[in-house]
Amino acid sequence: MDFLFRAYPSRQALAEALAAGVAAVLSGGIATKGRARLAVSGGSTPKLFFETLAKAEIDWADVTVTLIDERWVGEDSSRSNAALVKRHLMQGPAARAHFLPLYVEGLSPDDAQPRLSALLRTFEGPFDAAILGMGGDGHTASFFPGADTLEWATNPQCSDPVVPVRAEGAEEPRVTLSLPAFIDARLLALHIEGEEKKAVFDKARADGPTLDLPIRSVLRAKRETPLEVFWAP
Ligand SMILES: O=C1O[C@H](COP(=O)(O)O)[C@@H](O)[C@H](O)[C@H]1O
Repeated sequence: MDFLFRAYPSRQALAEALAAGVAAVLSGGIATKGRARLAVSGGSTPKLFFETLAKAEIDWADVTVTLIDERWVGEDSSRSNAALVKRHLMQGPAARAHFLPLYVEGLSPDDAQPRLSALLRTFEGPFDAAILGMGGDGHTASFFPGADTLEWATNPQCSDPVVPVRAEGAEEPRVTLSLPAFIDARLLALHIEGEEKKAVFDKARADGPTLDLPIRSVLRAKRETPLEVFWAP
């Protein structure tokens, strides 16, 4: 896949550019279809981007937000990606957006997977925007190196939008959107910060087994428009 590498002088500048791009795509989706859908990552990187996007003056009531992946913990946990989104994105104007969580209290990821996949299948068409992150081990979404379901989740033909995941590198069981569930997003962005992640990204661009650095499954997938990589030191 082609990609565009957008480098910014600061994390603030990156957050503003990424938020402006996502807001424009969501507005376009609302204007043409009457609604827009956004999938976001969790972890430590997106807070500033979320806080910037939350201020965008768009028709948030017509937007549904969901997660690229979720750690199997309740929202009272500091590890919950849903809690992060609610605290940093669904505030101010963006509080009117709908949120589709990927965690089901009382069920295991394996037991919740058919229900979550069925919910995601009710989404017609691709996401308007999907924002990926990446860990220092080359994981994106919850495509961890060595994960028990890595081949399932990264298979371009995978028909399950949601896949359960267990991996040594992940602190807890998880669920993740599969590669085909987000790869056709109108705007597909990878948001990474710091020299260490840039070095991992550069390594992932080189030859090597896809599953050793699972971000390669995204870089090697077919798309009509390039992946947009947003990076700041
Ligand atoms: O565990 C996760 O990690 C990745 C990267 O997170 P970061 O803390 O290095 O920014 C994230 O994209 C993913 O959504 C999250 O569940």
